[in-house]
Amino acid sequence: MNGSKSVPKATFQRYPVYLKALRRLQKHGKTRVMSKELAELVNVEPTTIRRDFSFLGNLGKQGYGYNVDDLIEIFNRQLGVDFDEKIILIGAGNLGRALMHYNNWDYVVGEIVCAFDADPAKCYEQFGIQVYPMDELEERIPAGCHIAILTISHKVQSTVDLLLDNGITGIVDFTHQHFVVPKGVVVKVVDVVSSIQELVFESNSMHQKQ
Ligand SMILES: NC(=O)c1ccc[n+]([C@@H]2O[C@H](COP(=O)([O-])OP(=O)(O)OC[C@H]3O[C@@H](n4cnc5c(N)ncnc54)[C@H](O)[C@@H]3O)[C@@H](O)[C@H]2O)c1
Repeated sequence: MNGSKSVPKATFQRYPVYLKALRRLQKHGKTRVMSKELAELVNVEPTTIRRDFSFLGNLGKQGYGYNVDDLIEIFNRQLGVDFDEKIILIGAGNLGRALMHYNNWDYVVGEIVCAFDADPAKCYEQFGIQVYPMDELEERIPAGCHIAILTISHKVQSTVDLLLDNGITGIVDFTHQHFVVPKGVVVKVVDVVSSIQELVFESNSMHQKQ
């Protein structure tokens, strides 16, 4: 098995796509899959699939297809990518509720396992996800949880500090507010407003050139 470092970026980016399809097959009771069948599901050429899978080591005899369970395990374990992330959500307001309602990433990255909110009125089961009071975070945070989605509107820095104290090392930030994190903590900002600004700017400059 080659280390995941030697896997080309384009190949690595296709792995979640394969995994999603494989999990769907597994759910439907399928145990083996040919690259041609998988190709139709993921819209990638069978030769590309075979090459992508070659980085995972010896996966069996050609012509017999791939063992679905084995492949899923390899993706999950050996690549060091955990597609079963337990994610928590902080802030069960408008945006938080939309994300909980969507919570349909189970085949790709993981899922929101629970949420927290400072407002007791928001603390009940929403879309099948339990929302706990913020002051229960320490006791309720699931074991092995490293990722938090931040959809709160107040006290962002102190909330981030609390999350870091409880094992969070990755934050998906929707807040628009500045906060600092120590080295080693990864923050991904999602900002629809700046995306629209960039879009307007780029399309304006494109039209000016024409
Ligand atoms: N990134 C984007 O594109 C984008 C788009 C819309 C809104 N936002 C931002 O997302 C955040 C949420 O927006 P919304 O419309 O859902 O607001 P909202 O007021 O509907 O929801 C915020 C929720 O967070 C809770 N909350 C606030 N501070 C908290 C804290 N410190 N700890 C725990 N819970 C806390 C509130 O009780 C509420 O339930 C805001 O900061 C907003 O500016 C970002």
